[in-house]
Amino acid sequence: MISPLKNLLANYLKVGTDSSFDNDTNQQLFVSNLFSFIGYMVTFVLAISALVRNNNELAIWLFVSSCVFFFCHHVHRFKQLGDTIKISTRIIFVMLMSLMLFLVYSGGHAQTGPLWIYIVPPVAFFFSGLKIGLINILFFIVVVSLMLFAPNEMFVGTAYSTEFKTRLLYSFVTVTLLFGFYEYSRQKSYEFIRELSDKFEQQAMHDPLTNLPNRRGMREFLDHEYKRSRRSNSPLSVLLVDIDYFKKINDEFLHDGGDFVLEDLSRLFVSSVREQDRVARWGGEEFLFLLPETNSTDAFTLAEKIRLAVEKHDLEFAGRRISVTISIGLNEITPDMNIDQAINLADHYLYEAKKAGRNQTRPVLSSNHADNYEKNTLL
Ligand SMILES: Nc1nc2c(ncn2[C@@H]2O[C@H](COP(=O)(O)OP(=O)(O)OP(=O)(O)O)[C@@H](O)[C@H]2O)c(=O)[nH]1
Repeated sequence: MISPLKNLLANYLKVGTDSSFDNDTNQQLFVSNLFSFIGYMVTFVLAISALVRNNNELAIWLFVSSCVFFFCHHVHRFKQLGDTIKISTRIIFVMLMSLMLFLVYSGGHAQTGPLWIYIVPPVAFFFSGLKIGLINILFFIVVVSLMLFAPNEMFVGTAYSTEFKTRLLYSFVTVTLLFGFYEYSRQKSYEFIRELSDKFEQQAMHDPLTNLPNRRGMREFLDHEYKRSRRSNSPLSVLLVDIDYFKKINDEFLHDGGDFVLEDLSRLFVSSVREQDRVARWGGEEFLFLLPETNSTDAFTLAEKIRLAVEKHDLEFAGRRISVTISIGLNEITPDMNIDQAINLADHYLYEAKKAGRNQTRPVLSSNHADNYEKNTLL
């Protein structure tokens, strides 16, 4: 019995949320709905109670507030209105402040109305954050003080004792400071967790040795560029680059020497391509280049430039020169293949380059010799 009711309430509070929105937006929608839901329920009950006691003025205020809070809950259904979170939170806050000022003015039921003003600090901080929330609360304190202490009860419809008025303000300021401190700590913890999560996200997407995107990090670029190239009908190529006989380098110069080569070549690779191109560490000693707006002929020219640059590159580790060469498989991604097929094809060409003796690019393509051999049979 409890569970269906809980689900019903949870769904009701999710009005306006959408799986396509990010978590923060859905959370804000949920909390704004929760505030307006509690707001219209409480004010509706109090409106009935005021009506029963023949306090018609208070009943009207509470009933209007209830309707406004109800509107704020359902405004999210009308997405055409734009930023409904901003609309609802602002209306909720203005309505709440007005209702509180009316309660201070009228005294509510048996002069207990001002006791509700303690709702203002948490709501103000929650909706507007620490700085703006504090400014709003200070404004509220100034208005309430003027109302309470104006000569001859000019701005209130009831007579409060001086003790009540001063204690009300003291306690309100104390509650504001406590909530302000709580909000400050909450914000700091939130920022800390956010930074930590960004750091972990960055680490999960990058290879710690070379600082290049890893497979996971590259996946996002691949998907993005693949979709873009299909939309704009522009060429997109990949190069799969593998260091030749890397095991021998590791054996001869130990793991540190191998790592040094990986780091050094990563820098060379990144400096050899345009800004829009991406280089990722695809595996142990394997790198994937993603080249937007590049057809296979241009990709071949670039691959050869990089291959020759590596061949000529002066690498020195522990006072000894390390000779390095690379083999490259290249492939232009055409609309008839998906990303995985395209990379598999580049891998196949890389294997061919290795088989043909290493330190070369496959397939051999140039402006007057653009052959796509074997491609169709491999897909
Ligand atoms: N130093 C170092 N070595 C790595 C790293 N990742 C993979 N390796 C090594 O790279 C070597 C790759 O060896 P193989 O797959 O046999 O390839 P290869 O020796 O380059 O031979 P070919 O690719 O056929 O030219 C293995 O010894 C791995 O241990 C790394 O991060 N650092």
